[in-house]
Amino acid sequence: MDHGFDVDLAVIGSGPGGQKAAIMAAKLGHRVCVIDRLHMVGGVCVNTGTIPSKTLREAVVYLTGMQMRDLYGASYRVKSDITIGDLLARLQHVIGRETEVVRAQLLRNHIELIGGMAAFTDPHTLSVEVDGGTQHRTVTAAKIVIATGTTPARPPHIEFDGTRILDSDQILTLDHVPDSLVVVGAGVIGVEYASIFAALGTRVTLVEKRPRMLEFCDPELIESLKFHLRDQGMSFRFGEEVASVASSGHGTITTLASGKKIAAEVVMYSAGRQGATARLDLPKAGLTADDRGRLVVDENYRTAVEHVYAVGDVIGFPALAATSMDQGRLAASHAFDEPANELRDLQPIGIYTIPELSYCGRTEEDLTSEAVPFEVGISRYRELARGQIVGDPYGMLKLIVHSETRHLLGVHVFGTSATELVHIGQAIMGCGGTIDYLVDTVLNYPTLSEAYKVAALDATNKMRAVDRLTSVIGVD
Ligand SMILES: Cc1cc2nc3c(=O)[nH]c(=O)nc-3n(C[C@H](O)[C@H](O)[C@H](O)COP(=O)(O)OP(=O)(O)OC[C@H]3O[C@@H](n4cnc5c(N)ncnc54)[C@H](O)[C@@H]3O)c2cc1C
Ligand SMILES: NC(=O)c1ccc[n+]([C@@H]2O[C@H](COP(=O)([O-])OP(=O)(O)OC[C@H]3O[C@@H](n4cnc5c(N)ncnc54)[C@H](O)[C@@H]3O)[C@@H](O)[C@H]2O)c1
Repeated sequence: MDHGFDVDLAVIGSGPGGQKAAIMAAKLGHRVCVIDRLHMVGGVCVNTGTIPSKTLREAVVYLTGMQMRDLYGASYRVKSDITIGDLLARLQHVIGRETEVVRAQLLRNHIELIGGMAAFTDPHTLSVEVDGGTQHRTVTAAKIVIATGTTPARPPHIEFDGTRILDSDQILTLDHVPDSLVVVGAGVIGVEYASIFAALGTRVTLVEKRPRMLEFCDPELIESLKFHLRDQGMSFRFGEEVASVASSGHGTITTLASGKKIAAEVVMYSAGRQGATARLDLPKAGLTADDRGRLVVDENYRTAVEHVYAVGDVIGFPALAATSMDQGRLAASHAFDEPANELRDLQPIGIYTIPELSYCGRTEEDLTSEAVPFEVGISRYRELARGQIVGDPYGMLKLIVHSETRHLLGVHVFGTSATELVHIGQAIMGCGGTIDYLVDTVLNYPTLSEAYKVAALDATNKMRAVDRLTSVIGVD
């Protein structure tokens, strides 16, 4: 590498994308630094996003005892009066441990962690406002990876006060569990937090301007989710936009464009996120961001400036921790001429609502619009021995199978362990497998994985019935 620079690679941001870019470059023998504020080591992922929300969910599922109510009755609780302290204790423990893991991984790969916020002063030079803001440090780098992630989008006409009107980062600073909550925006963040608070007994109203929530998911699974959320007292306002939110010490009033008013103790905005590029002084590097703060990259995660890469949420869709990690690894591989394969198209989506859902591959709607003939096989957890044992009578797994080639085209799971189970279907699809693999394979019993076998047999039975009648009736 060019030894005229302080480091071979400077990474801005220590979230999943930045970490893996840095480690890949270090493994290739390069001098690397990662720049982030020290209280944000691990990124949005560890500190305000994925890990806190998933830990909160786990704490709520455990403490409410809700997953055991099918077995022990509707009044079953592990703890009757759940306080924010009960929830935060677990949150702080997990965040602390995860931060240590990230720091240790950077250290053992000899990556320097510089605490502060970076901005470009020229295309190869970063000025770091060292934590606290009194000192600046300059770092020159041959290559730079921007992995600065996102911050919650805040509509300018809404007065966020951090106690009554919050964004989805601030929800983690609540000092008590609210009696009532309006969630604005039914994207993944909104629906996950709405379901967590509903499980805690908060009366939640979910407002979404689109006619449906989570439109990219299988509608049957979303119907099941909505049924459960309604059962926990949640109200939905779809096709409605928020016009204003007013608050006082007594509570909030959310006024919708349709004229309806909703009273609630707290309002949480989860109406999208904005690329964190405003503080980077991008023009000094010869770069510009779009109107949502995001950067455009090519297939190798390279920006318009040849030695500057961008990965993770700052480049937009799919904006997931798992994809961000691989993007980081691939960007560093490209930057240092290490051969690497592109990511496969088959990526799973996991939505950690209570209950959770997950899918991989095609949906019935997609295939119908493309006139691809398919059959569906369904397994319901209530008919699986493991479903009874874990007390999940509502879970289901749906397989979508090509009716002619018998290839598995999609897998959709709702209920306990959906986000884990989906990977079996992903592996079969990734290897170009057919439904016959599942029919001919013995799976452990009693397990939830058995759902694959049951759903495969269901699809096979339906396809056989069609074949038989087709030949009897003489249909082409
Ligand atoms: C509430 C919530 C729940 C989520 N749940 C999931 C989930 O269940 N599964 C999933 O896959 N994904 C989930 N995500 C998305 C996931 O967190 C992101 O995809 C992932 O964190 C993006 O990683 P990243 O590398 O882009 O960096 P980020 O994790 O976004 O971190 C970026 C870092 O860059 C730093 N930074 C910004 N500007 C500068 C600067 N100028 N100088 C130095 N440092 C800077 C920030 O301080 C931050 O630490 C969730 C997100 C949120 C908000
Ligand atoms: N489990 C996971 O994988 C997971 C979990 C959380 C977040 N994430 C990631 O974080 C990203 C951001 O999530 P998000 O939910 O904030 O954003 P989003 O953009 O997906 O959803 C925002 C929603 O708010 C709605 N909305 C916007 N303005 C509104 C208004 N004024 N009134 C009513 N509705 C309004 C939009 O129509 C949209 O449906 C996602 O793209 C996702 O990749 C992933």
